[in-house]
Amino acid sequence: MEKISVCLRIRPLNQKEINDNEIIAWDANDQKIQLNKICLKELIAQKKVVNSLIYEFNHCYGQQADNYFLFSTSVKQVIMQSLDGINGTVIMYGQTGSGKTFTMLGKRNQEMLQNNNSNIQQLIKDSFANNQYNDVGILIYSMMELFKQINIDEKRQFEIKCSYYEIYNEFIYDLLREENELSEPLIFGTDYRKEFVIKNIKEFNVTSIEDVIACISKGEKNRHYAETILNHQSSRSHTIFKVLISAYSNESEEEENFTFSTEACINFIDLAGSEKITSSPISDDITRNSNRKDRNKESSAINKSLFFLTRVIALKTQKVPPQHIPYRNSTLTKLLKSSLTGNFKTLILLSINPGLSQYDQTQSTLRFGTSAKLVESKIEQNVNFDASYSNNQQKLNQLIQKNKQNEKIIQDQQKIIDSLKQQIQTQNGSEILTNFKQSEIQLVSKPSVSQFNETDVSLLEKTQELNSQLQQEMEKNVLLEKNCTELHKRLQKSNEQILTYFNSHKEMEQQIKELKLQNEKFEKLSQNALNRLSCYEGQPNFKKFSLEDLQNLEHQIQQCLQEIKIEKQRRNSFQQLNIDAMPLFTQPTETLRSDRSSASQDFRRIEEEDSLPKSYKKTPKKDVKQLQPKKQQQSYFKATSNRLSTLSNNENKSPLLKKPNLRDAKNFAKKIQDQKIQKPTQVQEEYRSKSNENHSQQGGQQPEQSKLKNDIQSLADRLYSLSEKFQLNRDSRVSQSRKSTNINRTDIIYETESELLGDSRTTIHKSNRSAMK
Ligand SMILES: Nc1ncnc2c1ncn2[C@@H]1O[C@H](COP(=O)(O)OP(=O)(O)OP(=O)(O)O)[C@@H](O)[C@H]1O
Repeated sequence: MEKISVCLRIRPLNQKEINDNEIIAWDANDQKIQLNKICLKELIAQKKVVNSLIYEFNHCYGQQADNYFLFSTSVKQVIMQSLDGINGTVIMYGQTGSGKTFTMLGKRNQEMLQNNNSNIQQLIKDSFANNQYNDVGILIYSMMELFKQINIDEKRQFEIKCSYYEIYNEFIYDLLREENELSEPLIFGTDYRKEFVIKNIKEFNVTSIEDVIACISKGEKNRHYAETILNHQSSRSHTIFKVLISAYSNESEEEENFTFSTEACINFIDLAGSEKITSSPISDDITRNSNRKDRNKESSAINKSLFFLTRVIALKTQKVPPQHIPYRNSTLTKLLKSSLTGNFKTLILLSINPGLSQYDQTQSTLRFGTSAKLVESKIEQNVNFDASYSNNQQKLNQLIQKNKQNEKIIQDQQKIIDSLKQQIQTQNGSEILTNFKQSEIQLVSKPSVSQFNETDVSLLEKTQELNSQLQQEMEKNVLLEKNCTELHKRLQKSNEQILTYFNSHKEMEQQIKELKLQNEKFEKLSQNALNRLSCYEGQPNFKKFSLEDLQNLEHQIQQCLQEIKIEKQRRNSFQQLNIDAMPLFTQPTETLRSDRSSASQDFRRIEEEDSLPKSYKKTPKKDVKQLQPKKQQQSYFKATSNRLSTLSNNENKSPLLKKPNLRDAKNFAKKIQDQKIQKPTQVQEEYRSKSNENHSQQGGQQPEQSKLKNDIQSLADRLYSLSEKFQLNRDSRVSQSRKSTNINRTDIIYETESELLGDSRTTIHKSNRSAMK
């Protein structure tokens, strides 16, 4: 959407006004117009204004500005766009005598129009040469510029038509008609866009500025004539000079380009004076010389049209829907509808009388302009689709026809190629070459053109022409075949690529499948773990592992492992001792005898050092039965059981089930050892005395030696079985205690420990046993 441009022009005071001591009230500068200080004071005193009045427009032209400057800075852009199919309207608005016609047609318009086209160009040239840029008006400058542009545009052809008409007392009169038709007003119709159009209006083709001047001249003459016959005052009508510009793209330039045509119209509208007729001094003059009744009628018609124009503009600025805007209420608004509703680049030029006495009229013009500058219009290019469509259709048909012909030629050539291929298959290449050469020789040796009659000549020429065409087509075919093979290769390549992609896609699918399965497995595992965790969470003694707990556990396990290591070393060393001690029992009696005391001392020392395994007891079988009754052994087991049960009972207090550790076992063993220490000494002494007795009685060395050996052996066996029983008993107690408690994390730890310790323990037992044996 684009806003309407509103510019203002303030004319200088004329001689009459100067003589009447008229005061200049307004200062115009760039985009502003305001009351000057002297007049402001005056008007404040008259209570017409309170504050300084400033109005802003697109451009404000002062008294020094001339028509050409006004044209080049504001009007030109509206006109130039019409060449590209954009409509334009230039409206002169202002009170009578403010300079509307002066701006539109120029100072010398009368002179120019009466000149009968004889020397228009010269007149314009002179004006330029003498810097008299007011001599010609903006309408003339616009048309001159249009022709200038058209003449330099080589790509398009233009058609320009002009029409000139006026609205007087709400009737439209065609000013380009013959004098006898002038009294017949024109009527409105609507076009396909439902826009108002004037029916049967005369349009004249113009190709130069002279033609334009001729049109305006004719129109002005008719106006004066009508003034007489219709008794109407020319300045009391609105005049519209309409220019229709059609542009067609130059077809001969590029055959491939479709034709493109645009249509645009420019309306140059010079409105009747906007003042109230009774208040105007000029109108007083008019009324004095004319029929008052007619003048009142004129006045009311002007007032009506200008009132509705102002109303339409006001409603448009208030964004009232188009259907509620009263365009139909006056002829002027009907005509200006398209200029105001859209698709028209509209420029309103306000012409202002500078005199203070005309303050009210000027103020009214300025208000109109302020309101009008808010109106927006949608500007679009008018493309003549019909013309371009028909042209395009025609071209399309031609192309289709051409294409059909080409297809036929290709088919014919294809047939020739097929036949040639067949020939190649039936004959060999050299024969064809020979045939071809022969036909060539025949062609060369054919009678000259002069020997033929005219028909023959033309036939020969035609044949040659066809041959060359055929050659060209064959070349084209070869090229096409080449292209086809290339395309085929590319197709194959892309097929291969697709296959590779397909395979990799399959592989990826397989991988995804496997990953999915793995994922499912992990999900199941994690679900199980979660279920187990929830089970444990339900337990009353469940305690979540903290880092500290885990560190403690690790520490304890490490300790246990260390103890196992020590135990293992101890047992190994003890085993070594046993091995070392074995020869003592196998040596001859003399050595035994001599070494007995030292051996028993060694044995005792070992016992004292607590290096003797629990399973080992060096007591003669016979004497153990007498001196160490079963009862005594049972008491040891009982003590062990008690100890274990105490440990089991302590489980709830301790974070870990206290399995008898090495220290406990050590203490416990020491306790047993303490009790045992006296017994073997006693047994040994008794045994010694007894053996001495036997020895003295039997007097032989051999039976005493074997007896001793047997006794030691049986004693060792017995001791080992006892220690095994002790071990079994302890394990059963432990398992019982374990069963009696809930499975909790202590069990898990205990299991780990027992696994570690149990294995090594079994190994130690086994090695001990084998060593003993
Ligand atoms: N810019 C100007 N410089 C000098 N003289 C001017 C200028 N504008 C207008 N005039 C003079 O003022 C007088 C009135 O001008 P013009 O006829 O153009 O007024 P108008 O607004 O067209 O009046 P009407 O509505 O009656 O047609 C003319 O004599 C004209 O020469």
